Amino acid sequence: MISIENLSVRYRDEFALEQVTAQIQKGELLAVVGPNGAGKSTLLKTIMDQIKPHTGHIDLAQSRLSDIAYLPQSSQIDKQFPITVREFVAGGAWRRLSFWRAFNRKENVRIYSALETVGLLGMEERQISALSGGQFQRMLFARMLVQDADILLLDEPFNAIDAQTIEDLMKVIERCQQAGKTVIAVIHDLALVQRYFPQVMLLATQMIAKGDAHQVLSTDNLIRAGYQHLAHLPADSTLLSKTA
Ligand SMILES: Nc1ncnc2c1ncn2[C@@H]1O[C@H](COP(=O)(O)OP(=O)(O)OP(=O)(O)O)[C@@H](O)[C@H]1O
Repeated sequence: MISIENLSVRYRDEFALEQVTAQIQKGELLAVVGPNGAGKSTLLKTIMDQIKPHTGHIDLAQSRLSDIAYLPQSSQIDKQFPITVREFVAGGAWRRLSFWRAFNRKENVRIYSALETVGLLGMEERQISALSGGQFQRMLFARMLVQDADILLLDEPFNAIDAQTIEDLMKVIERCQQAGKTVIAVIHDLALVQRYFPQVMLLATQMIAKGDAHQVLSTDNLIRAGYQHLAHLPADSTLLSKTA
């Protein structure tokens, strides 16, 4: 379980998160949603201990930081770096390796199996700069699979990605959850959240709501979170698909 207690995070004098409290159960498939600047990425970075809280804390229970895999926004990765798909995906194994324990057969099997799962088998010797947006995202997922962590943090994994890739990668996420992993994903597209995510955390610097998707994503909650364009709609969450 991840226990977030009264968490506040600030950059200089501006709060990005304010007094957020939430419990995330082991094995949860959770979408983190909220308008621009709501503190979603900050929450993931704080869970990963990249950012220190101003007040409050996050308790990972039995898990350690090494049990967390983080899939950053793809815009944060240098796509021109001269490295092949196989080399990039192999990077997911680094925690298990050392100078003395180099790659063995088992790690190679893991890499090729991950490439197969995301549909990139046959592309392993390609430079990452030659991949399409969808292929690049598949490669990020393959590296995350190789890491084989218990907690997966995904920051906008489906931004500017085609529908087929989203569907394929959602299957990968669902399989991870069925294997007992905890999945926490920042997602902008509320229709996508409604379709795939049973649990939702709605943030607007403060916690607006967390729980079952259909309850959290009520028009009322969304307006409270600052989705102003919903203000003229009746309180009917089926209208959500129009917000994407
Ligand atoms: N490194 C930083 N220095 C200063 N302010 C920051 C920094 N990172 C984020 N912020 C600010 O903190 C607030 C929350 O940012 P964050 O990136 O966590 O929001 P978000 O919900 O992920 O936004 P988006 O949906 O636009 O990606 C924003 O006002 C942002 O401008």
